[in-house]
Amino acid sequence: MDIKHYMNVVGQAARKASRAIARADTNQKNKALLAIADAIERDLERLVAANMVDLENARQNGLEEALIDRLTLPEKTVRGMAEGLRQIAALPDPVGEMDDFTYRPSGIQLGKMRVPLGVVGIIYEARPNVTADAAGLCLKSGNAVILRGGSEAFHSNQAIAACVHEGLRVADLPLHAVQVLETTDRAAVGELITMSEFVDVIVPRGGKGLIERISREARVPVIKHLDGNCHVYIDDTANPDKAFNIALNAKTHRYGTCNTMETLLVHTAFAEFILPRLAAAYWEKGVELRGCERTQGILGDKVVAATEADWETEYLAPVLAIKVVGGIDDAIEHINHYGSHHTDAIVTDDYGRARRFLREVDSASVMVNASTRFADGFEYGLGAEIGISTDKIHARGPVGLHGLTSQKWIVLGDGQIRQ
Ligand SMILES: NC(=O)C1=CN([C@@H]2O[C@H](COP(=O)(O)OP(=O)(O)OC[C@H]3O[C@@H](n4cnc5c(N)ncnc54)[C@H](OP(=O)(O)O)[C@@H]3O)[C@@H](O)[C@H]2O)C=CC1
Ligand SMILES: N[C@@H](CCC(=O)OP(=O)(O)O)C(=O)O
Repeated sequence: MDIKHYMNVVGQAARKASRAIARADTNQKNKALLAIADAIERDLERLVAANMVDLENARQNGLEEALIDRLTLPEKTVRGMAEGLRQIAALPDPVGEMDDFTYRPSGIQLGKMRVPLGVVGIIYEARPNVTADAAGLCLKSGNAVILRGGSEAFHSNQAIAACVHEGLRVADLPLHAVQVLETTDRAAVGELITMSEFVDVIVPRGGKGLIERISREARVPVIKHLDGNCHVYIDDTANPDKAFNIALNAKTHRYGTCNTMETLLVHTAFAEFILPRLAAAYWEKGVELRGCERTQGILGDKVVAATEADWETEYLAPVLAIKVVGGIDDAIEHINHYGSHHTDAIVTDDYGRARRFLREVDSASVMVNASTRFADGFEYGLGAEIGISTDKIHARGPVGLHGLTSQKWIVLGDGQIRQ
């Protein structure tokens, strides 16, 4: 395949489709979303079978457990995809929303109108449900999208793409509004991130290799959705049961996701009390603990000595780094230094410290007395998510319909001229 030519065709088609999808009315978009959801549920067996092919290949290629977990598309997740699409259909359409109206002294009426971004290019991990979620959110927000999922999920993604196209057809919308690339050649990524005439924004979801390439080559604006080195800080005023439940859930609910806690920070005055109970629960679940000297002193030799690299690592696996800190100042400093600006939580009953943590931790989601696992579009009521933005500009944290739009100024006059 001539990748440059192929991507040129894809880009042109996306640009053309973006105009049609931008002016589609809400009923038409919802009709497509509901038809995609129906097609996904009807084709459940076909989707699971396509996913089996990907899983078989992944196992033969020795893919890591966390990646296999993300790649797996069980019946429950397929139904979840359909449910997510129905939820997106039920959400208010942001396109065309007008607000901030005011009259200027000149007599013009000034306001803002919410509009789609245009063509969105998404490069994401081998997680097939993202294909449906991203397609649904882009569709509802009036954007055309070019989807480049992880190569290990190729068959699953193509099977989902067929359902998406069926829905677009039913609603009489252009099929090129959602294009799932039909190649796993990384040269296509190189084209996608440089074709600024066809693509308005790139959303990269991934790790270090992807970041490096994007930073080096992208000529299209980027909203980074990068790694999650997330923390929970247990303060000495924490309610013990809340601290235990949150720290356990944040690590063990799902190991491979970007909102999973990777480092636990514990106030020095609380460490001896809470760590033994927590460690027993982690070990029971097979989590390896790597700790600072103080942690080792409390928990013994079973804890591996943590190195500088551990504070920086996103394990995406049953491994947890633990550090005993002097208090909230040390905790905030550690998080802002080693974290990835994704999601961090404090467990405390001290109102003032909770407020300080919220203001001073520089992350997309900052939580008080809740698990980092909540940083998710569905959990935040967005229906689904494009991903979790670790960027500061335009959209931060789970990105839904509003994150896929911007606002333009609108001016209503009745003949005014500038004096
Ligand atoms: N913030 C967020 O919303 C999310 C963050 N992540 C983060 O992603 C990381 C793990 O995901 P993982 O699957 O390993 O991510 P990768 O970065 O390995 O892969 C993600 C996507 O990028 C592509 N890619 C990677 N490197 C390059 C390159 N040099 N050139 C072109 N394409 C490239 C992959 O393609 P190919 O298939 O060819 O490898 C894949 O489509 C974790 O750090 C996780 O936290 C993941 C999902 C969401
Ligand atoms: N949506 C996720 C979190 C974000 C996400 O997709 O990240 P990842 O699992 O790293 O691909 C969840 O908690 O289910």
